[in-house]
Amino acid sequence: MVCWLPLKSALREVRLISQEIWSDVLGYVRKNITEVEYHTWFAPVKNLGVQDGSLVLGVRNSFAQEWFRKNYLKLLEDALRSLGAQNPQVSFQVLPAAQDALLLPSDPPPPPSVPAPRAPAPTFTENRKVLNPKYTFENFVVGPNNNLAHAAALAVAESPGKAYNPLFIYGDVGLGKTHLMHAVGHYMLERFPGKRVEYVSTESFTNDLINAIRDDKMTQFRNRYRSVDLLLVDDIQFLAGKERTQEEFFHTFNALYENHKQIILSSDRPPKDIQTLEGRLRSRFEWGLITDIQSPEYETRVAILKMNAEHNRIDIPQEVLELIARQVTSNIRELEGALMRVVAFSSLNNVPFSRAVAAKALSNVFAPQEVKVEMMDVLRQVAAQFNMPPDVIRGSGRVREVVQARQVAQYLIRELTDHSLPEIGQFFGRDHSTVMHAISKVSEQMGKDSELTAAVDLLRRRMKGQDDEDMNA
Ligand SMILES: Nc1ncnc2c1ncn2[C@@H]1O[C@H](COP(=O)(O)OP(=O)(O)OP(=O)(O)O)[C@@H](O)[C@H]1O
Repeated sequence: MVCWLPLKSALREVRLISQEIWSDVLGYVRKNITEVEYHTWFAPVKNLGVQDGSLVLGVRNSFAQEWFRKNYLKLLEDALRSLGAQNPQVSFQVLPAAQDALLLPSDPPPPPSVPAPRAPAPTFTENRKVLNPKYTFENFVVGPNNNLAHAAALAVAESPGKAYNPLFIYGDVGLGKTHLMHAVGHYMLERFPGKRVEYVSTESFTNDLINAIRDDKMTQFRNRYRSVDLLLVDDIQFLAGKERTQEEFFHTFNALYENHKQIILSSDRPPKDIQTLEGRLRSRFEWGLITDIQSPEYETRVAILKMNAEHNRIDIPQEVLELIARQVTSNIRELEGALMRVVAFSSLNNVPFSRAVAAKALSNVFAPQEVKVEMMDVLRQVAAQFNMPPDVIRGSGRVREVVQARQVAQYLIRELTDHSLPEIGQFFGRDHSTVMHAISKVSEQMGKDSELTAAVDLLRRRMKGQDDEDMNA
């Protein structure tokens, strides 16, 4: 995954937009222009992040800058709108020459009517996938849904070829099977850098085999797969119905197994449910340990979100993570996508994180949820609006601006939550008569001070998630 790196700066916040969001923007653009246009103009563009609610794109020169402004601004805004930005803004910056050079595509795009020359078919070495650096044991949150699979993976990592061979991990999509397999690979390579680890999807294994047969390179193919210390094969259910691949995999399996080399397989179902799998392979898959991963329960989902946010240095309140975890229940990949969506939404609309903002960001994708406003939500929003830390508002400071922010917070909490005056007082370390005074003070000032009235209205709408027009105020 991803890079949202909020760079510290009190007022002018810069966030690098995640690669996934940028890919979504490009996907939208690509559907709406010709391939030639896309390669000419968009392939070299660099996503520089979000600044003050505006997506900043790096372009090659001032001509390109002008061209983008004239021809593609609206398209980019539409793309951002389709991702949830309420009032999308895009700006263009000319990149310094060195950066520009890195971005230029090496070849001009072919004209549309002339088919591009056929690239040579990839060999099996090119097909090989490397381990994802994020997929380590440290980055894996253990919960009741995956603790057996995790323990088995750890045991295998510590005693490869001895503990359980093969280790067969199954479960629905996006639940961490690949992550665990890679974690074993990382662990092994850290301890024994000389060992050979091969991660391959069943599809790549099949393609490698086809290419090897076609190019008469079966010896290399066999050497490659039979000389590894750890073989990780993803989505083994795709062996179903592929007789030649099953045959070859059977021999690969035997060669490794006999040499006490570790094999880990992942699948969306247990071996017994993989149709048209040869009996001899099925029984081999059952020789070791079969373990499953289930959907994570609420606490594990929150923990995964928290870890993700920390990993990407996103400072996001716990209650927002909790709201996301309640919305997305079954798939961790979707859970991570939802977090990125919320980050994108708040960044593009230049509004601080809150549960209302998160609910809005997710409302297009997931069933909308009633958001109950909490005291902490109000405090945070008021703090952002008045540009001071929440603790200062709750503290004992008597500076005029601080007192006003404190009174506004108490006023809005009283209006938007069910908390009693004593409860609100307690939250601020004061008694209920102070809260009563704050409420009447704000009501009175609102009649006279239009700026304050506008600020309170804006905050109220944000809290209720009715802030469409004001998100960018
Ligand atoms: N327990 C976990 N802790 C932290 N992150 C996790 C956990 N489980 C899964 N993830 C993350 O969820 C995403 C999806 O995981 P992964 O690709 O391993 O799923 P999968 O089960 O292999 O899915 P598929 O069947 O689609 O290949 C990854 O980004 C992974 O890091």
